[in-house]
Amino acid sequence: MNIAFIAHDRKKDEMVNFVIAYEHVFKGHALYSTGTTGTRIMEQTQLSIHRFMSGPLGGDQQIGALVAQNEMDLIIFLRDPLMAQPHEPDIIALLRLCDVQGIPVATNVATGELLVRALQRGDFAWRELVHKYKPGEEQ
Ligand SMILES: O=C(CO)COP(=O)(O)O
Repeated sequence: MNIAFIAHDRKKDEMVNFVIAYEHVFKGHALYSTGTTGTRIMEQTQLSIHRFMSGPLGGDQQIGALVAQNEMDLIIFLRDPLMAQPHEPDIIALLRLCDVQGIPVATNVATGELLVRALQRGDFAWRELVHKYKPGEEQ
């Protein structure tokens, strides 16, 4: 599965702790992140993560581009609900695209844990079919 991690600054510690707790699950998947979030996670885990640009510089949009192509399977996006972000339009656009494509996205750790347990159980196996049979592509 293709999994993305994104966390705003005051949520980065929470994200790192969350990923450490489920590192054994995440290590079997292709991992992506915005710039600083990925750096923080890689500093404190053994995981290898493809890092896009930092959020305010376009990282959310880069992940959004993969969502638009239905290539992202699960997103953990720990937003800061108490602080305005300069790139708020990018954040809204990413969440909108998740709804367009029906991509599971957790915006807090409680939901994140539910999704990771579902991932462990194999509940997202149907996404392999999405990758295999892209509409408009020859089989
Ligand atoms: O701003 C972000 C998401 O909107 C996160 O970006 P960074 O991971 O680069 O801090």
